Amino acid sequence: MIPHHLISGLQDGPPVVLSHSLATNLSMWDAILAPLEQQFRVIRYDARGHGASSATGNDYSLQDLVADVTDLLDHLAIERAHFVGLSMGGMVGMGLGIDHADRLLRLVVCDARADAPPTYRNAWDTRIAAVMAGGMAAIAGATVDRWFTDGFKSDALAVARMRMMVEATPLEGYVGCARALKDLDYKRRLGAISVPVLYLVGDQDLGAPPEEMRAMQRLTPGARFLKIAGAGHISVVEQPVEAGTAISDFLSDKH
Ligand SMILES: O=C(O)CC1=CCC(=O)O1
Repeated sequence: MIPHHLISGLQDGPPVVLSHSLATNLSMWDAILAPLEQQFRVIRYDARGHGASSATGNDYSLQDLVADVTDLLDHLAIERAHFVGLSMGGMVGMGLGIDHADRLLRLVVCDARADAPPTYRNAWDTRIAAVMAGGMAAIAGATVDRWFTDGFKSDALAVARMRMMVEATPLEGYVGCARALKDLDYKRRLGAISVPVLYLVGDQDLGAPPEEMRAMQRLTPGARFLKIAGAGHISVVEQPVEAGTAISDFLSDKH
């Protein structure tokens, strides 16, 4: 499936694909677009069943989500691209790094874990049941509460914007992707990633705790690790300057 996508930035620059989290859409990247657009050809896409991308049923696998990216690269005739993914997008990035390294230049994994322990799988079952019964509104408040720090949550407008994004997510897309995440099992295969990787995480991330991502870095050959101060799970929204600079510096191999 070719996902809905937008292209901006330098027409002839190195391509970078941006992949958002569960229950958001490609506008999640808005705050860090400007620095990336100065150096790269930026390709943002909506994940399957999110934003303007079609939902084909409500039961996807991580391989489906990874294949959507290779289909997009094929469609755009791009052999290799940088890839930046956050949470679910970061999981897709690890899948690409493990199984399709020949399509990647550099990989940034933001705020994502690499495995699904039983508590995590149970949480997805609970959320899937809640949205099936009450729609996205049933989980929107708790989701935004879990994602952000108290500092961010004192900005009512910013919180309302994120909540609207969660509520606007098509039910099928949320359920389909949540089912895919239940099978997340990349941790034991991180050693196979052969492209340069940066793991970036908000220091107050509850969904992908910094110590978990530090462990992922140790398992990935040559990978780097960076903690963003004053950020929770959606670090690029909470601290766009720090996160955006770290990402563009890493992709342009500045350090
Ligand atoms: O919703 C959460 O708290 C954590 C999460 C897992 C995948 C994703 O994109 O967000």
